[in-house]
Amino acid sequence: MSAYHPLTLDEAIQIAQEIPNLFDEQSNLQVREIGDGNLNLVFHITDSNSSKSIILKQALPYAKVVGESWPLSLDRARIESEALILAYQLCPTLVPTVYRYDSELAMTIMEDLSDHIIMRKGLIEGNRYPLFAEHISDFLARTLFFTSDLGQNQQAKKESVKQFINPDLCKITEDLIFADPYVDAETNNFNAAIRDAVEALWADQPLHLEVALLRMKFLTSAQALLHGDLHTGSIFVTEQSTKVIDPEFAYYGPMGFDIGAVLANLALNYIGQEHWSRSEEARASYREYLIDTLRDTWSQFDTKFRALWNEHAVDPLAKVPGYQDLYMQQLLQDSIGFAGCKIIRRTIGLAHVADIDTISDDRVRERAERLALTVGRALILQHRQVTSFDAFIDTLEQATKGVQVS
Ligand SMILES: Nc1ncnc2c1ncn2[C@@H]1O[C@H](COP(=O)(O)OP(=O)(O)O)[C@@H](O)[C@H]1O
Ligand SMILES: CSC[C@H]1O[C@H](OP(=O)(O)O)[C@H](O)[C@@H]1O
Repeated sequence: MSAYHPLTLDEAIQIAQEIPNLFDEQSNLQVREIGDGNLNLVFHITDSNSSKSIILKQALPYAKVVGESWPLSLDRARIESEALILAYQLCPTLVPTVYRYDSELAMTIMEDLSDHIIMRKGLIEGNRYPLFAEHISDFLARTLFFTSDLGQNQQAKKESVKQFINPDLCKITEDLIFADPYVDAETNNFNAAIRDAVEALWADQPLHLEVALLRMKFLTSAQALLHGDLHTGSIFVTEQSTKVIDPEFAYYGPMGFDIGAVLANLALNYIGQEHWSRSEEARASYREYLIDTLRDTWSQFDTKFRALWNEHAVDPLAKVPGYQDLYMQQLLQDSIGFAGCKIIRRTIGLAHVADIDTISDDRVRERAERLALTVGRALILQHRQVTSFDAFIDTLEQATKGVQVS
């Protein structure tokens, strides 16, 4: 097919048909555009004569959620496909298989995961995923360890840093997470009923100092190859399986940014449970499940990352006594700080989360939004003093009970 242009439905079918050894000659292909994210086109192509199906994801040269006034590099499609392929080498069961990448059309063809559900939707429906903490801690520990200077040759790593330079997508994060929510920016988008709380954040100098330090880390720390946008809308789940998708924000950054994204999005669902249509008992039980998942995610990550370090570290100073403990403590503090930033951006910034936005009762939604700001602020303010993951859980639980947390 010719030079880059957004594909039509018919063209998507034609491309699928031409992939060798996938659909046979008798196939009867059907296509739907199912993209519900902020940036790309996603075509779901199925053969009604067999059970075969694929996903074709194509980058647009601008941010879909805003329009052509926000141009974006098509190179992000290469970054996404290469990050998926690398993650597949490290954790083959935890990402979709990539069948093909086409640089001209900025398009990746991959395994269809429609037998899974996007985790954010699953959590909003009140489902439980008993293996999620085990799976996501595997994903985090293996991708972060083996792409860091601890787990790969330091000169090879520098080549890899070059491969994943991702300025446009990093700028989205730098602006939407680490700058705009703290000033009266045009991109902000918040409920008018919480303006007083938002204005208090705009004036909160001690908070701005902590955000500046976290932003500096995001800008300068090439610690490991990150997914870069690891929220529950980028994770497919079933009770038995977890698959991470959509690493187009991948770049070499601070590990805590990915861990913090997972923690923040579980916490946002916890906060969204302010609205609950079933019994109080059922709500308490679901929140307990989320707390267990949060605890297990951190503690299993900590255990697995240390085990990889003990067995596979290539850094000549990795075995220096005390280094690992200090490294893990710094990682915990970063994860908690970044989680706080992510909770605030999903409340004040351009892109929200359905866990809170879909609460239909205005007063309950306002309460949840205020709670999110309280939790996010408290996590950011305390992150450099944290010595145990209990601080994260205590902040979330106490703030929900209405106890002062900062
Ligand atoms: N491999 C896949 N299998 C099935 N559905 C997918 C797959 N990848 C994406 N999707 C669907 O497309 C939606 C948007 O995909 P995503 O990669 O998050 O796009 P964006 O980068 O625009 O956010 C997902 O929420 C999901 O519904
Ligand atoms: C202008 S992009 C806003 C927001 O959207 C991205 O998420 P997704 O690709 O999953 O839709 C990312 O979180 C960006 O910060």
